Amino acid sequence: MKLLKDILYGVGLTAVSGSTNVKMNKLCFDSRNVGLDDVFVAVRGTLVDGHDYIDKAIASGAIGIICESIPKQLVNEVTYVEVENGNKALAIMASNFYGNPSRNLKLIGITGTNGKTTISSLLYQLFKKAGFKVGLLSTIKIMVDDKEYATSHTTPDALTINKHLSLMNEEGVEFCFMEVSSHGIHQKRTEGLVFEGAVFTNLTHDHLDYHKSFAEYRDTKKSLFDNLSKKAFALTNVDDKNGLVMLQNTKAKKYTYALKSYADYRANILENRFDGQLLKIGDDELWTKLIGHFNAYNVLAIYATADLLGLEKLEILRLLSELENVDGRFQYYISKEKITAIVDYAHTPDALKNVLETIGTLRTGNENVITVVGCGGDRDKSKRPVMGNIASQMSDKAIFTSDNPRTETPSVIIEEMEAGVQPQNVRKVLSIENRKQAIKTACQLAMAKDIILIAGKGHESYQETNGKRVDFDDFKIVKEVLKSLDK
Ligand SMILES: CC(=O)N[C@H]1[C@@H](OP(=O)(O)OP(=O)(O)OC[C@H]2O[C@@H](n3ccc(=O)[nH]c3=O)[C@H](O)[C@@H]2O)O[C@H](CO)[C@@H](O)[C@@H]1O[C@H](C)C(=O)N[C@@H](C)C(=O)N[C@H](CCC(=O)O)C(=O)O
Ligand SMILES: Nc1ncnc2c1ncn2[C@@H]1O[C@H](COP(=O)(O)OP(=O)(O)OP(=O)(O)O)[C@@H](O)[C@H]1O
Ligand SMILES: N[C@H](CCC[C@H](N)C(=O)O)C(=O)O
Ligand SMILES: [Mg+2]
Repeated sequence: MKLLKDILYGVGLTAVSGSTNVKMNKLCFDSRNVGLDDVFVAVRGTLVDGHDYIDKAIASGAIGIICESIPKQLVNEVTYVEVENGNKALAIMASNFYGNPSRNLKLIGITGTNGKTTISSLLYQLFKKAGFKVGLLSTIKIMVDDKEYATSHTTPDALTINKHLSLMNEEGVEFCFMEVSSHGIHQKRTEGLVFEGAVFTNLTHDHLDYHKSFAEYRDTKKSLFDNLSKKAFALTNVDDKNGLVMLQNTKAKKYTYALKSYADYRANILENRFDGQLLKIGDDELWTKLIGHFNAYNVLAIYATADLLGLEKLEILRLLSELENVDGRFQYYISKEKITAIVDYAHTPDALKNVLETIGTLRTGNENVITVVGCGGDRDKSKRPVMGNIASQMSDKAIFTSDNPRTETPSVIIEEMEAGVQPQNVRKVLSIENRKQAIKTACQLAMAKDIILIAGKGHESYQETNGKRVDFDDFKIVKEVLKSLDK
């Protein structure tokens, strides 16, 4: 059993009522999970205020309450600790509770609008192939070396992060690659973690429902770099116009990568094909199975990170050439009738544009491109017309459909996408609310050599409507439909 005072180290208390020298069981931030002798941290959320659940937590057995203002009515035998910020206190206490596990391995944070899952998952694979014990915290899954755990967030809450980092310590993991989302930073889920390095991919339109402005979104990402120690490295993409901004106030050692600008790590694309691309990195050539201009950036970021972590350059190149693409990222199937279906997690305007541009460069003749795409409910609405415009402008046919409507009305989301379509492209657009039906229609419309892009859901195995998730897998569905259409 731990004492409450043991996990308060570094928290910065503004007031205390009662003794902190009390035995505690576990740490909680949700009153619904509180049991006997637990410590409850009240967090001001986006929907409700955790302070309103203090009484409930005590009724369920809480021995300690961490809050931003101590309630007027106190309960005997309960210790109240006042802190400036509940989220920040939660993260530091979570780290203390699990023995500050990030200090016992090399933790690398990857941030940016797009490319985090690709880079972190491939670094995990590369370091595994190099013979290390490795950890991964990603949108798709959490890996504690070979053990897989499900995840609900790109960057989970502080308790989940530290719990898994501590499992990594037990397993002897040396390197952990983790995605750091802007929500994660803003809600201080990563506070108190010690990073060996941080990588910036790019910054484009997303989450402008949550962050007040693009500048706030940018500065949230930047704070990951601002908080690095001088022993850490900060690696940034200087072809992105916000790349150098990330380095402005960091104490860490600064490194850059780019395809177009002067940088510490540079690459050129020599050849681009459907089954991969040939890159020149420094003086060496590398054949990678990952295709598309954007993946050249991802591969270069992986190369630079592995180099900064001390792997030998030629070994990095050899291992990089063996890596397979990540699930749901440009994952393709070619039917007997020679129709190509590509499933890609492009759920932002920039990602959609990049994937369609890549498909454009791979076209050999006058084959048609049919895009099936939707936009998530309860997420940034301003992306919708922009994505509608990109899909209709850059495809021969675009089918607008649903992508996790959540609590919104699917037809309204689709109408918002339609609003972005330019008059000359209106005839190219079809709207079919049911995603399975939309995929079927795309397959029926496709002729030999045509390319179907199904964007937005990538690896996701569900469709979420009103809090309910039903099984749904773009890749499985399109493969089944195309097989059923084979003559
Ligand atoms: C908008 C958002 O990010 N919300 C996250 C946030 O919840 P919240 O602030 O809405 O919480 P709330 O419901 O207002 O509750 C406030 C507090 O009261 C507590 N409470 C609430 C009810 C109760 O009965 N008792 C109680 O104690 C809650 O546990 C919480 O501590 O804190 C929760 C706990 O950490 C998260 O699970 C939740 O993620 C929601 C489910 C979510 O969908 N988040 C997405 C947008 C997200 O974080 N995405 C990013 C990736 C984005 C990207 O880069 O692409 C991610 O890292 O996954
Ligand atoms: N470096 C990149 N630049 C621009 N677009 C990219 C890049 N890498 C991947 N993409 C596109 O973005 C999509 C999502 O990629 P990935 O899952 O790696 O991003 P992410 O940053 O993890 O996203 P999320 O915020 O959902 O966690 C891909 O399917 C691809 O279309
Ligand atoms: N991490 C992103 C994923 C979006 C994926 C898309 N399929 C959706 O549901 O909107 C988010 O939470 O905004
Ligand atoms: Mg991700």
